Amino acid sequence: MFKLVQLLDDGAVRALRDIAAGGQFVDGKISNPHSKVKNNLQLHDANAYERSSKILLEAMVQNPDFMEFAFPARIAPPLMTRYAPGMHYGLHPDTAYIPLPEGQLRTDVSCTVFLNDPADYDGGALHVQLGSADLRFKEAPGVAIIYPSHTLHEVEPVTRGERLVAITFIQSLIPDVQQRNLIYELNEVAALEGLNMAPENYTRLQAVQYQLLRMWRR
Ligand SMILES: O=C(O)CCC(=O)C(=O)O
Ligand SMILES: [Fe+2]
Repeated sequence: MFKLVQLLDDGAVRALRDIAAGGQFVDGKISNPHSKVKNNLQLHDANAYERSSKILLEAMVQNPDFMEFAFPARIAPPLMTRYAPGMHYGLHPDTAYIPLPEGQLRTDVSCTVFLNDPADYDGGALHVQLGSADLRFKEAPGVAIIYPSHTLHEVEPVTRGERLVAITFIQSLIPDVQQRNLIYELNEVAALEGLNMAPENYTRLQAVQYQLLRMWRR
């Protein structure tokens, strides 16, 4: 359901912070004009957006943890956002489809990549509701949290310093979260234990893995 991934090395984090420092940020309502809950800033600078989203996208497609957990069919270009003191993003589910030049992307999986040090700001955790449980993520620079887009989540108000993250949305080859997680778990166990199993049992396990993919992969 939820996965933390070490996505970026220090060099990539530095490069993204430099791009953010030199880029123009505008009111995040530019992409959600009717939102009553969004109160942040987002990068609005074509060149900076292109350079930063390329660094982030490359890191995502080269990261086995990310790929094996999210099964991306498409990844929206990641966007850097910033929260100054007083800013927050109130409780919401992510919209089901977002427009992209190549056509609409269905949001199955959402992702936040933390870019600055959690010690540099107070507040600003990503809070995700899971039934009556509450999960809070405020991670080290370069770490990404991947979570289902339908969950209700918010960015808690920043009360000191600045929160700098990149966000993106993923259309998954396995849209259903339960099916996606079952295949992920099965693949993990097969990868970790397959060579310890009797070969004929591993063959049977592979048959199940392949058939579930045929049934559930879109
Ligand atoms: O900044 C975050 O961690 C999440 C932002 C968010 O929920 C969104 O952009 O939809
Ligand atoms: Fe969101």
